[in-house]
Amino acid sequence: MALWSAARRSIQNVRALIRSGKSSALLPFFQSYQCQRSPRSHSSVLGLEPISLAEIREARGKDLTKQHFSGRLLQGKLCIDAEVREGIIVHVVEDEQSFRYYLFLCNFASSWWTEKEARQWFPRDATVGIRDPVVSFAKDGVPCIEVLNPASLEISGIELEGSDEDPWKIAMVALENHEYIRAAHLFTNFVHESSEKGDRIAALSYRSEAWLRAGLLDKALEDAEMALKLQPEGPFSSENLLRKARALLKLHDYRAALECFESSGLADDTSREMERCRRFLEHSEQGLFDLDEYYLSRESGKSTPECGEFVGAVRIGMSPDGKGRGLFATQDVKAGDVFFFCHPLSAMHDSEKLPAESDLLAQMVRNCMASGRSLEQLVSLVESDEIPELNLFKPNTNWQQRIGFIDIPACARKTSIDYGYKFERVIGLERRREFLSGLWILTAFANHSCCPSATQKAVGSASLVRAARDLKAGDEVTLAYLDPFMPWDVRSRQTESRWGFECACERCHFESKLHSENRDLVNSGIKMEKMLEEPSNLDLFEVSEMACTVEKMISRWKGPDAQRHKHWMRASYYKAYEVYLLNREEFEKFITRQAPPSWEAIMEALSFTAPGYEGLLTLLTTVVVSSSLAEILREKGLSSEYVVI
Ligand SMILES: C[S@@+](CC[C@H](N)C(=O)[O-])C[C@H]1O[C@@H](n2cnc3c(N)ncnc32)[C@H](O)[C@@H]1O
Repeated sequence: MALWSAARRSIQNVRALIRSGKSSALLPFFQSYQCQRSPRSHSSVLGLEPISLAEIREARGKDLTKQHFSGRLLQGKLCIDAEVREGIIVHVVEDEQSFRYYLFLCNFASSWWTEKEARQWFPRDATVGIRDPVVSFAKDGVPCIEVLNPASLEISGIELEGSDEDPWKIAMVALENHEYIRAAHLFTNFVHESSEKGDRIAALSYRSEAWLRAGLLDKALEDAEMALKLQPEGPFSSENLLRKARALLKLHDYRAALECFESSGLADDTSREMERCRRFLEHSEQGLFDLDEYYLSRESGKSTPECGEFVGAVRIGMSPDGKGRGLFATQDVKAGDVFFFCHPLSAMHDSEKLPAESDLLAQMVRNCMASGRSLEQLVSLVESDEIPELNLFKPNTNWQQRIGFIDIPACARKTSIDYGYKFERVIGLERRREFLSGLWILTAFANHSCCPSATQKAVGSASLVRAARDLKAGDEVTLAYLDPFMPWDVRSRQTESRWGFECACERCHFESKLHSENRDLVNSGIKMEKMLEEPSNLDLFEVSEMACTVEKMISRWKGPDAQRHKHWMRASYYKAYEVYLLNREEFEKFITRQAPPSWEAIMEALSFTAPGYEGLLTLLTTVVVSSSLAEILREKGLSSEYVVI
């Protein structure tokens, strides 16, 4: 949410600047500027009724409040180089009647851009269409258009005026100078206007290259395909096949990408890319990814092997117990079997701290603009009543395009709280930390359980979801959203405050009932967590006494479910057991009640409750480090990283 509030504050700052009458600070933009213009029609905004600035001014009357012209299209031309002020990209647009207005681009995708990036993405001389304009007015009556959704601004071309230079040469120079968006739109003029087929093909080919370099994959693919349709063989066709292959590879259609690489006839120049493509295709078809190779490369400092996407024995369905949609096994699986691995819509690593949510949101928006499939996936997550087609997530598969125009930042914001994941890994004996957060859409369909059936692992930036237990076809695939080794009321307060739900898992059913009958237990749990949060208040003896209290209570339990209930309770009060066991020699002589069991019994309880949970592996390291096994590992020259795996 941080970026959003920052952006909002920035908008307010700009507004305050305008209201305070200091908008002259923005006035240098209004240099005299003459041009003849003929804004082109806007492909994806056809059907919207055009609106002129004169009409907007008239509609305003004396009303200074913000007005929303829904269903209307405002056209004009960007007539300055973009400036970035307090997180807002500021432009000036001139319309057909030579009226000028401010344009404030204040959305996630652009708010942290440098001026260079802003100029790259919103180049001077671009003709633009702004859908559903939201207009406010400066004190001096200058209209200010706010663009919160990057998809509501469409660039349709570049109008070059007063230049004697060859426009084709200008486009090629822009491409060479890394001004990809500008170059693409300059080539658009030739795509639309060339009467010669050869010239159109050349323009489409170079435009495809410009889109590809800008990371706009769908557009790059579309242009390469159009050029190939016009000319399947001959000049440009090899390069277009290569562009198509590169775009398809990034869009996770490995099979089609490999075919294009192979038929491009440029195998020698692209052998490494082809090799990567083959590897990903193998992952996507067989679901096999060598984790050893992944971890060993990390240890040896080699570059980490990447993985393709894979979707195996899993489907999205409706959960029967009111949790909404969830993931389900489509066949019997064994513990450790891979359900899927998927790439993030947005993810960031940091070795110091959790990455800023604002950066993640910006990345989400950009990726949705680059790939319609990513956008469809995001929307399928937001539309909580729908069960999306699994094909949308499967690599090498066709999917159905449904979405036209959508408020991408609003979708991104909506998902980031409910669906985002944060990983924190503690590595090695020196307990180095690594943070990774992001949004993995297929993973986000998995519901939470405090005794989960699956486990999620970050492999590079991919999310790898595996069965944590043997499962039957139809069983739900659940993950632990939070540390499952905490008392029930601490867990339930977290699910409530962070995601707004009351956990419906069987362990919570059992423990909530137990706690409602036993207020002392609730108070002990809360006290323990508080003490652990604030180490200066930590009374080791009091905490370890809690383990004795729990042990005494559960020792009376009998019956068929007694063992699993005991496991759950030991897992809930794990931290108390840990304090006791780490200080056993000191405490043993004072214990008057039931003494807690050994490490092995506690570890058994943890692996029964949340097998394969990432944090469990870290705990195991702690145990290993505090036991003689650490000595053995050290003698053999192995780090505890091997145990963490
Ligand atoms: C990451 S989403 C999971 C997919 C979600 N069920 C859907 O239909 O989009 C998290 C949301 O699912 C629901 N949920 C997940 N686990 C749950 C649980 N154990 N008990 C109750 N609701 C749960 C909550 O509404 C939560 O905010």
